[in-house]
Amino acid sequence: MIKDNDWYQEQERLEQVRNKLQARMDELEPEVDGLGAQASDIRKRFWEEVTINTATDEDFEESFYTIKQQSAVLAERERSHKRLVQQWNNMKRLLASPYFGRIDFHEKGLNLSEQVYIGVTSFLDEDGLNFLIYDWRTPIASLYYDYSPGPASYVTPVGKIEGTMELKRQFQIQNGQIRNMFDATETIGDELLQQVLGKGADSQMKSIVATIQKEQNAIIRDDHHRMLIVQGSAGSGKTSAALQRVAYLLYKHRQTIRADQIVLFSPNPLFNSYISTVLPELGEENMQQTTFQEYLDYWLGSALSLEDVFDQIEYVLTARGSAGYEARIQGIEYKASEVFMQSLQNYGLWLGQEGMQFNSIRFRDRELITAEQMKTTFYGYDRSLSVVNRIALLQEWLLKELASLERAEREAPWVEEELSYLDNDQYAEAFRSLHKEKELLDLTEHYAVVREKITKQRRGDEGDFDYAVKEEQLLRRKVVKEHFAPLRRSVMKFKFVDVKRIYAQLFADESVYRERTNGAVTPPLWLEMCKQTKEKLANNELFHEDATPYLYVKEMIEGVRTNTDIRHVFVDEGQDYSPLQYEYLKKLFSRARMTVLGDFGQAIFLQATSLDADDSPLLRLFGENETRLIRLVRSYRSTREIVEFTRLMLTGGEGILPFQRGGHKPILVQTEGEDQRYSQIWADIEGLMAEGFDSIAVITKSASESREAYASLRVHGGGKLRLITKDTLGFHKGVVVIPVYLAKGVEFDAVLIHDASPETYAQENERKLLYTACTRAMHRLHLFTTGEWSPFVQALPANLYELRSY
Ligand SMILES: Nc1ncnc2c1ncn2[C@@H]1O[C@H](COP(=O)(O)OP(=O)(O)OP(=O)(O)O)[C@@H](O)[C@H]1O
Repeated sequence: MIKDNDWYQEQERLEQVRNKLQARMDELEPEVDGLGAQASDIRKRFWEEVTINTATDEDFEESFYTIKQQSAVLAERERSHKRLVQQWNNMKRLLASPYFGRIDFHEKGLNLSEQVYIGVTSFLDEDGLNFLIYDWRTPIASLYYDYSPGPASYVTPVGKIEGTMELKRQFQIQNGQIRNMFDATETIGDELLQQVLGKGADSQMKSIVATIQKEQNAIIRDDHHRMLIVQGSAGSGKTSAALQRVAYLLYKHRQTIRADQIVLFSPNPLFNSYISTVLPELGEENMQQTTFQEYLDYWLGSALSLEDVFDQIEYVLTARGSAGYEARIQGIEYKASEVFMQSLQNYGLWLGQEGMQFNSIRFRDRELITAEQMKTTFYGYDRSLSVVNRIALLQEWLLKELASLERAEREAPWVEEELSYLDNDQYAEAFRSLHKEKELLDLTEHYAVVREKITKQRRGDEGDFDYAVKEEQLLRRKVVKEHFAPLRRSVMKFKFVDVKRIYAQLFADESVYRERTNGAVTPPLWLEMCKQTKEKLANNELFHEDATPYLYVKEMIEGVRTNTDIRHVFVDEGQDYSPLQYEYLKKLFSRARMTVLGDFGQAIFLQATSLDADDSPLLRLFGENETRLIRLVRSYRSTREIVEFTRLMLTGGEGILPFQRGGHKPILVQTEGEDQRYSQIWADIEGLMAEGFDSIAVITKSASESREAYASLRVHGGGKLRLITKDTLGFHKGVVVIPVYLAKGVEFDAVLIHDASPETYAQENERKLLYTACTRAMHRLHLFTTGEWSPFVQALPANLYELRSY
């Protein structure tokens, strides 16, 4: 129990700090304005201050230096201005709620204890030495997250500091007033966390700096491993930890890492918008956000039409029973497997010996360089060279060949014809550029130009003995060069490699496939699978499951693209990526560290990778010594009742621990027929809204089920309903209908499962879909059926839910 006197003292200190903040802001304001004005003034008058004089080399040099100097002054002013604005903004953010924690730490060997107040950014007293507020990312602040009162230590760049924590206090401060204050005894944050978690869902994620848990702090501050893997149950704070980790890295390495050197791969564009405010809330710029799909589209999308991951999962979920379904499913699984990845690598070796496919270079309906010539040249190079190196040599050879073919082409009859088609303007242009070219080369020509100017008479080229001949030669050169330019460009872009055929020929009958891949095993429906793949390719289309392997093969031949600027890669929902995709990311971001966060319990795509199984390819990606695995088992999102209900849907889910926040048991609603279902869903939605819940989701298995539910619910009164599709870019509060795979990573106050019957969730891969859908709920969970319950629901003990029938 906190004493009145403590309240009084804390409020008093709070006021002092706020006054100092305000005073500093007032002090800074004119400086901020002044520097801003100066910078914009310099920008406006930039060209007034410099005179460009090119009369002599010296003049030119001088002008050049003036410009350089002037822009250096401008850049410095702009930098100072930016720094000040940031300081000012930081203080403004602190003003309403300067800190959220306090620890009193008695360092061993010293005879006094320090009061450490922790907030979203540091604030120093005027002397510049005394921290009135410590940034939550400072080494000393880690005490707050890692310890309860008692012996404690923290690590600084100069070593470990030991001592005793004498007090740990948490605050809720709003508009400059302490609303709540707790002294923690054991685990930190329970009371504060209770309050935070009890609130409603938001359309945007919030930062969790005030209540980071110890195991999350380990993720945030890990700075030693090349690969950090986090396997955490639904709602255990993986995404939150990832975002605070970004903020931590930006703070700790502020001299060396910029926000745009960090990239986060997220499950879908909706999720991007959901998390986009967390870092700005913490005073940091957002990292880059993308999806793997965007990468694929960027590198392959111009040549082929790619199926996206959502269309793929929609097919998996809705096309069962249709022709070719089983083969396609086997294909999806196989193409995401490590066996296939290995077979691609072996295929690369085979290609080094035989089987390369090239596109001949054609020009005006002629084959200038045939595919056969390329093949012979390619396999004529030293075979100990890698495929990539030999392709580079071939590219060089092709460019040389093109240059000599281009020379020969100048005499071709079509060139002559083309010359006669040149209109006057083109001729005049050619004439001008011809003279320009000559001017540079030819002193006499230079003289002629000057004379032409002085006498104001166009010079007579007639007097020039071979000028007409030269002119024609130059024009021919120009015309042919223009026609050859696209050929050169396409060679530079490796268009001479027929990647499509190279990829397609892998899908031959089993014995051929084995021969080309050093004996890789094939799935039972291999031939059907090959047929499907090749049919797609013939239409210049790619199944989603082929996109990464295709890109992999392409880069195996043309060389790997790398992005060395990126220093940290974050992969959220990491269970949904295949080993090949990880291999690809590792190569692409060759200098980056990786943080992968995911939950195998939510692996709803077929190309899933376990994050923490002993044989997980992820654990091997960077090797044991460079890898750390952290498991999170406590679920913070949902009430205890919801976690107890959902965890038993998973095999082995008993290990998931609920945070002690009580609520209602999930409700199972069984209705007579469809009409009854929709009126009941709508009645429940209205009831929930009346209780004050304003973020409610009706979750379906697929997009087609979403469309159906949306249409029916609108008939039953749901005018304010929104249908979320893969093209929806942002979230708003309200009632939405959404397929589960788009609800990944996000949360709602209340979730209504549209159809929890065995028709929808019965297969093993549907177990995780139902689990993922139900775990989106923070406070309330209702499930509906018009008949039986899904076996995953039936298997749950009856005391975990409430049953209603209509
Ligand atoms: N330490 C914490 N303090 C306050 N809230 C927390 C904390 N950890 C997690 N939460 C809250 O729990 C919810 C779930 O967190 P988050 O989305 O990060 O979990 P997740 O593991 O990524 O979930 P999922 O895998 O289900 O998408 C969020 O509302 C988040 O704010």
